[in-house]
Amino acid sequence: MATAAFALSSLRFRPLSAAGARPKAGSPKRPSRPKPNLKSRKVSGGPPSYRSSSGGGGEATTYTRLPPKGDFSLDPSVVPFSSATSGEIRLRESPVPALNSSKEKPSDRHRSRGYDKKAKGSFFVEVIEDEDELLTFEPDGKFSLDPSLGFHPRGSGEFRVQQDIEGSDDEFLEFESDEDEVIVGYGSTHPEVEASDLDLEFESDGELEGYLDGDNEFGNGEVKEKGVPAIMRCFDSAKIYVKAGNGGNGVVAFRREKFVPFGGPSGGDGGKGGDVYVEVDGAMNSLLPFRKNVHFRAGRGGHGQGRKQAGAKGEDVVVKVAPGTVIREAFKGGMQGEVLLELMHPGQRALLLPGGRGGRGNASFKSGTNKVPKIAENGEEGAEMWLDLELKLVADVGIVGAPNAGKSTLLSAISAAQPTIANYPFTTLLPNLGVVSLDFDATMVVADLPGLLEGAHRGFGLGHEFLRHAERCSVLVHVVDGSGLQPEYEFDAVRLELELFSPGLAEKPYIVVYNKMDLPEAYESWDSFKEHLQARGIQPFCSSAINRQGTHDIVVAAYELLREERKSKRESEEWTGPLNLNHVADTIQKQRSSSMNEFEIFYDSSSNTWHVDGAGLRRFVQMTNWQYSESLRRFQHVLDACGVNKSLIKRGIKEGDTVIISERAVSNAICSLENEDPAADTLTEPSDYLTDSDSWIMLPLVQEQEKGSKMLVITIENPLATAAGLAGNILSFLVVLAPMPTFYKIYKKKSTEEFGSVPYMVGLFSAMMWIYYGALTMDFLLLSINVGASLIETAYLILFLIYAPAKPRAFTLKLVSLFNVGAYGSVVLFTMLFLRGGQRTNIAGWICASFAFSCFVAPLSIIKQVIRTKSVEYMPISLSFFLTVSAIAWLSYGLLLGDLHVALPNVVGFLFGVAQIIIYLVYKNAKKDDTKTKLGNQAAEAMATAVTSGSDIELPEKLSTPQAEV
Ligand SMILES: Nc1nc2c(ncn2[C@@H]2O[C@H](COP(=O)(O)OP(=O)(O)OP(=O)(O)O)[C@@H](O)[C@H]2O)c(=O)[nH]1
Ligand SMILES: [Mg+2]
Repeated sequence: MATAAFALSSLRFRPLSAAGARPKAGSPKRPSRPKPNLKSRKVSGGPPSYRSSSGGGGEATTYTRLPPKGDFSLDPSVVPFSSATSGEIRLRESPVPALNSSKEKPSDRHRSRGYDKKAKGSFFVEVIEDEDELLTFEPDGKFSLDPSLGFHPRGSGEFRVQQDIEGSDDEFLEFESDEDEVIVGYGSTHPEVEASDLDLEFESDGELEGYLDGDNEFGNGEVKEKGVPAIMRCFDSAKIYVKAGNGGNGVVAFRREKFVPFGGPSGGDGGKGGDVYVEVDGAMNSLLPFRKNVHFRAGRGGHGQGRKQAGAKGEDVVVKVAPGTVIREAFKGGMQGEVLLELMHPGQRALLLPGGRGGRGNASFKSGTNKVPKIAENGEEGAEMWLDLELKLVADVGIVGAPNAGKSTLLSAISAAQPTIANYPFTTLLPNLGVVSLDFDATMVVADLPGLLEGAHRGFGLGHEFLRHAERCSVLVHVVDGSGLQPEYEFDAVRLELELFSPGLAEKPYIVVYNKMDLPEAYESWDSFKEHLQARGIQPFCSSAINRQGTHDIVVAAYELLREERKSKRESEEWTGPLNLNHVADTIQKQRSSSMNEFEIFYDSSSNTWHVDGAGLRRFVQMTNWQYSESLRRFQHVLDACGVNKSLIKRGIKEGDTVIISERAVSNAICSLENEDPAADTLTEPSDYLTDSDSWIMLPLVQEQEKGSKMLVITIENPLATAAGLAGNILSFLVVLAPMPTFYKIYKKKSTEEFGSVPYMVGLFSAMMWIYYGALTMDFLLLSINVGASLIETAYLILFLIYAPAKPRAFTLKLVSLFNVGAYGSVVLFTMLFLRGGQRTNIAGWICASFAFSCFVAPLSIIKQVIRTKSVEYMPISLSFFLTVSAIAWLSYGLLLGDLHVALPNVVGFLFGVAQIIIYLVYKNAKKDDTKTKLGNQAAEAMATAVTSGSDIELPEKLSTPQAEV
């Protein structure tokens, strides 16, 4: 060792551009990395000592970034340290004597490792990592050489490491640290790269050529963690995927039992998906287990079953992490995700992702209007996430310092910990923890952190890997190697690194320990060191850790600082409220319960596509099971109810445009706006709705109602119904015109005589009601006849009002305002305000129907009259006939369209009409009753209000058939 060849990294590596200043991001125009001509051979000699003893102090191994021991070995006698020359603060050089010349003959060992004299430089270390990255020294990497270190190249101070390729018979090692990591190295089986394995050739231009990790931090200041073996990266950081379980699907089932043939819907709900928890496991001290186990998926909920059996809840998954783990959302778009959780204490448990809700089975969809629902929901999808885990040690006191300062030795002296101690830098790769007890109740956890190098804040040395651990410590113990060349400078350099990494780190309370006092050189410079620090107000401690001298004072001082720190922390923490560990799950739940009314609409004019997106809608689409035909109707209804249709129409959607509801469900919720519904009623198979790629076509958005499948243009779809409706129109219109002669008479006589106005008032009311219903159902044929009828009835009423005497006129006005204005207005208002969609149509329909019923029942008095008088003299048989025929027309129209509101009252109308005709035929030839019981107006009027589906008419007695006889 003492004769070790020239040390590579005693040359201060830093970008040329930053020469003379602190290393800064340079302008690393890195040439393309040449592929080193490596002939990889596996050595049967077995793996080297590469251990992952987390907590117990890892062992050094061969890897590129870290300068070998020789880095720090310069013989002060040969290379007088002169920081003044360099103007830089440097980390110390170890007292181990080093050779300063490239002329140094390689030792036998060198040769046995393939040192090739002819090829003047041989240095090979490469780490092949997970990402298959080959880390080599870049041939053209230029690095400055600090002249202060005794290198005096002939040229500009640049140098080049020549790589030996062909001539190399080097012993070649390949060993695997883990499953997917291969570390390949040339040289010693000792984990450490011997300085002697390196040789440098200085060329006239003074450039050092070498293969160095091309993307490394020297060049561009960019920090990359790839130069570090995976075990070190995985020790305290991990990336994992978590997914909560999907909810189970609901099911459609009906109860069929021996004595219960139609037992109703009995499909059970799906079970809830499993949750994802994160729990702190006190027994864990690293994140290494996540190396092999990256995916965590909770179980999905069981599907619902018949007999209303709900599915089982999915199995939860618990991700166990070490105390001190910080959980963030994974990097997204180059941005570090926000911190979700900081889990410090063993036993802490957080619900991270809640499982998806189970889909409802058809039993849950049963309602008053739908007693046999054939619809069930899918289970809700569980949330998923990529997470970055980072472990920050939870130690009270962190021991920091340059490599080889004696930090591990100090920890072993003050605690029962047994970290690896050796006389080379970076012995400690993974932090070691030890518990120091001053007293029974006065204990503290002390962490021995890996050595810090200049540039550590940019990732040099072990840099980032461990500086962040120091962040968690309340107090720092800064160990300075007293045997170093310039302990003060070493001290300053480390302080500066801490500060550069994070100002908060430098503000932490710390004590300075001047170590290795047993060595004469340390002893000698103690006084100057002490004075130097005292001048700055720092009181350093001195110790000989190896002899356990002076360590007690250090412990006491550190504990004192810790106590103060804890006290102030407790005070400041009092202000912070209790932590809600489940806030991530809460946020997700909140998103889930977001209303479907909140959505955004984007229009893509190039493809005439409307995108409707909102959290609530997305969830709804995802949970809709398109297999069931009723889902379509429900979907329609929801779009209508939450205002999507309205907004789209308002934004100017056109026929033929495509609407995509919820991006995520593009494949199953594409609707295209069609003005004509291609008979949704006839589409019952899901395949009818779904075209290629499961996309939907034909969702008629303009329709509002459930019975919306009938559109204005229904005629095209159902010719028979249209024919019936047209016949009904004509017949009803004739019937409405029937009172014409009466009014002609009134007009002639300028007197209403004994006629009453009630039939016309009732007729108008009825027509208006049907207009309302026709408008709701977009039934053109209903609208046409009733608009016509109401106009004529109004005309009748106006005539009546003109010629009626004062009393009947006032009575008529009263009636009109009571019924046609008051009652009608309230029906319309009520249904508009309190009812929606299908319900509104339904109620309006039944009001119309029941009104029509009562009108049909009215002519009973005429029948009674005929039977009583055994005379058909006053029976308006032609009117009865027309009424019957038009009832038949409207009955068939209603049946053909499946509109019971229209059909049912006409059944009654038809039956009474037939009854009247039969009675007429029976009594036609009976003897005339001479008593001539005059049919009162009431009877005739009642008769006249018989309402066909669309129109009602009335006819005063004398205008009908018997007229001739009068
Ligand atoms: N003489 C003397 N040697 C010491 C003392 N403390 C540590 N050493 C030696 O210094 C060398 C480095 O000690 P470590 O404890 O491994 O140093 P470290 O700071 O942990 O080094 P890294 O982990 O590599 O950063 C070992 O050979 C120790 O025996 C001391 O008080 N006196
Ligand atoms: Mg150590």
